[in-house]
Amino acid sequence: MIEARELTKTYGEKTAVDGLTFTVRPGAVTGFLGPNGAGKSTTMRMIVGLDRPTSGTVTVNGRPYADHPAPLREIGALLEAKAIHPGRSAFDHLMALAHTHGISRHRVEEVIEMTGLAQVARKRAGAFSLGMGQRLGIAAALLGDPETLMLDEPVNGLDPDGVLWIRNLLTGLAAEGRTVFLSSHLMSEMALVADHLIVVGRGRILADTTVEQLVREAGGDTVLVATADPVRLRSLLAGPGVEVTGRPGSEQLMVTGRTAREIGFTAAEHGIPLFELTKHEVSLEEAFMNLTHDAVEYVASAA
Ligand SMILES: Nc1ncnc2c1ncn2[C@@H]1O[C@H](COP(=O)(O)OP(=O)(O)OP(=O)(O)O)[C@@H](O)[C@H]1O
Repeated sequence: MIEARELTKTYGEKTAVDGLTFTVRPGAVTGFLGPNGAGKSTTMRMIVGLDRPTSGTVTVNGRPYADHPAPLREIGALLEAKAIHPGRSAFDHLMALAHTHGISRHRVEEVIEMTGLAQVARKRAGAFSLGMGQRLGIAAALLGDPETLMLDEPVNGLDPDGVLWIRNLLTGLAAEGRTVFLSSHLMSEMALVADHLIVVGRGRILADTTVEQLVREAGGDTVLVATADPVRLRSLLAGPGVEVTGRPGSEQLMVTGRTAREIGFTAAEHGIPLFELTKHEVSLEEAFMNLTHDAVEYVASAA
């Protein structure tokens, strides 16, 4: 569990993180989304004590990171690509980390197996591909068998196999009851793995919600109807929670609060011909762009 309360970080004039309050709960994958420069990495660094908050607090499993006697057993983090001695093997790197935390060789072998590194564990880490390097970073994060796992942009630069592997690993860890928190600026990737989303822009929370809710709020449950009798269909569909819009004289109606199926049945029951009945899909990327539009730091201007 990660709990941030009014978490704030300023660098001189720049407010990178601006009063964030959120809770990342166990048993789920929580996505941390936002455009470039939104403050995701800064927030993650404060969670693991690499940066000190200007004000506010953040705790991991109930205590500030630095107050845990064995932090690696509480939270495993993959932040920017780890500095690994290029001449050292993956096995030696993990063993060195394990030694400093009283973790057994058996656990090192276990995480090597879990992350699919068994074939290359004795090779020089300097010769690792980006994907192998990511796997090694994740192996290090898992070493202490932590209850909470935090990954900054874990799928960056990975091939489809690697992306699928991370997705399955993370959903599996959440299903075991662990807290999984991961950042990305890719909404579509996040939608496949995250149960819950925290969206930030310019250091502030823009949404703390589920994927379904985000899409619904962006207009994802609208149905477009074209009919020979819009006036009658409109009055038949009316009811609590239903909104029907359409220009006067137009055959087209936009309906929220009724499914395409319900609209089709209602029209058929009353003998009203329909020319079109389409669920209006709002892509997650679109929902994300709508939400973060005003919070994008650097907007490309037309040349
Ligand atoms: N050490 C620093 N000194 C000054 N400004 C910083 C520092 N670290 C971050 N910032 C600024 O704080 C803001 C938030 O940066 P941060 O890296 O946390 O964003 P992010 O959401 O992780 O972005 P990205 O998706 O690009 O990684 C940015 O405007 C950045 O330039």
